[in-house]
Parts: sequence; structure tokens; C-alpha cells
Amino acid sequence: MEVSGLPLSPSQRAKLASAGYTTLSSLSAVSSQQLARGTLATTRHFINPSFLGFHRFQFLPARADLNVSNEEALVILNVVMRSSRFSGSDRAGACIVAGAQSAWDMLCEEEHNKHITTSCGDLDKILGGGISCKEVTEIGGIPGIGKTQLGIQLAINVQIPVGYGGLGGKAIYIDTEGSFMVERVFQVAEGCIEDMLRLNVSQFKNLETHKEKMHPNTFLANIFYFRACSYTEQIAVINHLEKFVSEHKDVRIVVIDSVTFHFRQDFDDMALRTRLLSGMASKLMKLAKQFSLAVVILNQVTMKFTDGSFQLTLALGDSWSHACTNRVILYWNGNERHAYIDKSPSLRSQSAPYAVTSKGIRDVVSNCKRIRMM
Ligand SMILES: Nc1ncnc2c1ncn2[C@@H]1O[C@H](COP(=O)(O)OP(=O)(O)OP(=O)(O)O)[C@@H](O)[C@H]1O
Repeated sequence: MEVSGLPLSPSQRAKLASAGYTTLSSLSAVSSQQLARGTLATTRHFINPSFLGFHRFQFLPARADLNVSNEEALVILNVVMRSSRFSGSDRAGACIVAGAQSAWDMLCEEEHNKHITTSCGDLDKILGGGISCKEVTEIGGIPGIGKTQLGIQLAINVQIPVGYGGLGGKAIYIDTEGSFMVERVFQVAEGCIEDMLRLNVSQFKNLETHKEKMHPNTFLANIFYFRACSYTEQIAVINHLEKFVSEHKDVRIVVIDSVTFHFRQDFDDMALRTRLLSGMASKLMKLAKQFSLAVVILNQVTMKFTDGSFQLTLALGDSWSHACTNRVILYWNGNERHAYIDKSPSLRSQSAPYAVTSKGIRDVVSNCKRIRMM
């Protein structure tokens, strides 16, 4: 195994070595079998390949004792990841050859593809029924437009029981900004339950069983929350997802709120940033396909200078814009919030209004409808 182009300075190597960790020179001598067995792990298990199994690496809490900066830690993580990809190429080749699928099989699978409702009929309509499972959907917009509200709504709606037309699943919420407010989540859960109970449920079987689950506490208990306070933690959580989801197979959505926050500050090495982001994106795509779950990435906006003027665009640059299957942009149209399908391989670009209410995301009630309801 060869590991080349390692951008770690001698002083950084010395710092790691003196702390008893595997240095890059010793790392380059490690065989792929050792990597697979986890023998790369050092006395204090700075990077422990066995923690997440073959091909998966994770930062452990010991990082804090080591006093190694995030950048140094990331360099090592990158090196180990590159090595693991190298050692896994044979296995990947075998998977590709064995995994050929006919277009007909794919179409049949598509027909069974599930959607998670947004609780806004107009928005669901332009999304082809809601947020699609097996796909990565990026949702971006200016502060206060309702990205977090939509993320919370989806984490609740994914739990709507099958008898009520939902998926009866669970959610993972990765919070990088600290904007996940449990009181608000409780309120949105109450709103969702209220709407379900208002449905004509006589057609549904096992109604009593469903009713037992209809409590906001149950909805909150089914959201696995991860708080990521730095980009290294964010990457570590995302690396850990495959293992976590394989142990919690009822997870049907992963919400990342937001992908941008830690990557917009303190990043001098833009090439490293691009590499990390694309690695993260490909992991999320794989996760969505492998476990038939929806990945929703919330993103912020930034200004871009094009054609002689500044225009609003989603953050993280042009290379990131290829990372997601679908992209939805939230914006203000007068006093109304609108969502626009900016990019999708299967949906027409169109927009729809939505509202953020005390119960969560809902349809915009037009004046005519409001009069009829009165
Ligand atoms: N209980 C509520 N009732 C009605 N509207 C609410 C309620 N809670 C939040 N909102 C609306 O949601 C908006 C905040 O939305 P949200 O936090 O999702 O924005 P965001 O796009 O995630 O912003 P940021 O990028 O700053 O995180 C508020 O400005 C308010 O209009």
C-alpha cells in the first residue's frame, strides 16, 4: 500500500508521535490487512479503524486530550480514508460486476419509491409527492425563510404511521447551528397529530394501535439528534451514519441543518474543503441508496458576482452544486414564502407557495379559502 502526498509538517508529525499516535511515516508502512483488522489503532485510539468496521474511520473523543488542531486531525483522517479506499478497490470492483441492474428493474423500484410529505399540498405537488427517499435533496434559502422549520416538519412527518399514508419511520437530525428547539418540535408534532386525527380514519385498520402511538412524546423519542460543534465533528458523525443506520433500520430520513455552517469559517485550504465536502456528499448519496432513506441537506445562501452584479446563490461553490440529486430554493415572493425546484433529474422546475404556521409547514390559505372557512 502506498500513501503519498501527505501534507503534514515535521513538527506536526513529531507532535503526534510524542503523544503516542500513529505517525504518517508508520502509517505508510501499514498493510491493508492491518487496516482491516484495526491494528492501526494506537494506544490511545486516536483513529480507530475497528470502531466503524472495515472502510470506516471515526474520530474518538480522545482527540480533545491530544491537543491536535482540527486541520491536523483532518489530514490524518484523509490519509486513512485514502488508504482504505485503496485497500478496498478489489471489493468495490467485485460489487460493481455483481451489481448490474436492468433499466426495467430500476423502473419497478422507482414505482415503489416512497415520499415524505411536507404537510404543504402545493409543495408536495411540485416535489412529485414530497421529499423522495433514496435521494439527496438540498434545501437552501436566506435566514428566517423556514429551512429549519421544514427540516423539523420532515423529521416529524417521516413518522406518520403507514395506516395514515406515511412511512412509520424514524429520523436522524444533525444540528450544526444549534437551531433545533425541542419545544418547537413538540409543537410541530402536536400539529401533525391533530391533522391526522381529523382525517376520516374509519378505513384504516388497527386504529387503536395507531392511536396509542399518537403522542408528541413518541414522536420526539423517534428523532435521533446529533449536535456537531465543528466540521471535524460533522464529518465524524456523517462517517458514523452507515453503522448507526444499519443498527436502526427504521430510520427513513437524515436531516443536516446546515451543511454550511462550519465550512464557511476558518477554512484557508479551499482544496481541502472541496475534497471534504465531496467526500461527505458521496457518503450521503450512498447512504440514501443503500438504506432507501431521504437525505435532506439544508444550506445557506451567499452573494455571487455574475454579469456585472451580485446575485444570491447557494453557499459552498460550484463543485458542491453537483453533490445533490435535487435542489430546492426557498425565497420570499412579496409577503409569501415560495419554494422553487432549481435542479432535479426528474422534476419540472416550478414554484409553489408555503407557509410557516404555529403548527409547522402548511399550505398558504388564500383569501377565497379563508372566506369559505369562516
Ligand atoms: N411557532 C411559530 N409560529 C409561526 N411561525 C414560526 C414559529 N416558529 C418559527 N416561525 C417562523 O419561522 C421563521 C424561522 O424559520 P427558520 O428558523 O426555519 O429559518 P431558517 O431558514 O432556518 O433560518 P437560519 O438560516 O437563520 O437558520 C421565523 O422567522 C418565523 O417566521
